[in-house]
Amino acid sequence: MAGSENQKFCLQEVLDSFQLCLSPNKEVYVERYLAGWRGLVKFLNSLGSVFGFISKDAVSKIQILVNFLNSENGSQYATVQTMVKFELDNKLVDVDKKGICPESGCRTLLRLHRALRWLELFLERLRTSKEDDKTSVMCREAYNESLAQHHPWVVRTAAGMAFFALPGRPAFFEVMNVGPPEQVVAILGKAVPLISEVYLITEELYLKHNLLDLP
Ligand SMILES: CCCCCCCCCCCCC/C=C/[C@@H](O)[C@H](COP(=O)(O)O)NC(=O)CCCCCCCCCCCCCCC
Repeated sequence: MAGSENQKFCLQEVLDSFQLCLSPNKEVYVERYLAGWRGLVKFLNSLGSVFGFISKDAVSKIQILVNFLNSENGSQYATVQTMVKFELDNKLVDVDKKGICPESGCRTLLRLHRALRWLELFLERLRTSKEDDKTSVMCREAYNESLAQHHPWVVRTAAGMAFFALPGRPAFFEVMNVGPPEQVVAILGKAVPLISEVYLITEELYLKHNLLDLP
């Protein structure tokens, strides 16, 4: 996996990772979840340095979770479900306000989880878009409906400016690297429900444990 951020992006690979990240009893494997995110970071990197501040943040969050996976408690981080149980049981989560555990697995994964909702909304717009629809508009709408609510003004402004640099729909489809537009749309038709399922399972788990507002 080392250095994979520099290889060519392929949407199918991301789809495969998110597909493999659900266990038969619908637990979410952290390693596969992160593999999906690595693939997305690869995509973002191929769009240019304007998006560097976004991919940098995603990479640092992926790295925090990789470090947990590689730690002596690594097996407790195998799935999102075991991670939540382990961190809560051992009081490793800042439940009220930032303090002792500012970089817990739970709060770190929550940031990626919120971004996954943005991705779901964005990809659904992309899937149903017409040839001359603007990716920047689709991206902004998806962002405003999801992640923006969790970001301060300065981050929202920087993100809003970056969206203007997004390539148009044809070039965007090209970078996805899965063939002609009909094929992209077909793959998106498989990817969106999958991403949505992973999102919902995590959302319900976090809701059940009152973790959705972790600082
Ligand atoms: C393709 C266009 C990409 C646009 C990406 C839209 C999301 C915009 C996110 C802007 C984040 C700005 C960076 C900073 C974020 C942090 O402040 C903030 C809070 O963290 P903290 O509580 O530790 O402080 N971090 C976050 O919310 C996590 C953001 C993670 C964003 C990952 C985005 C990856 C995008 C991948 C694009 C893939 C496109 C897919 C096409 C097939």
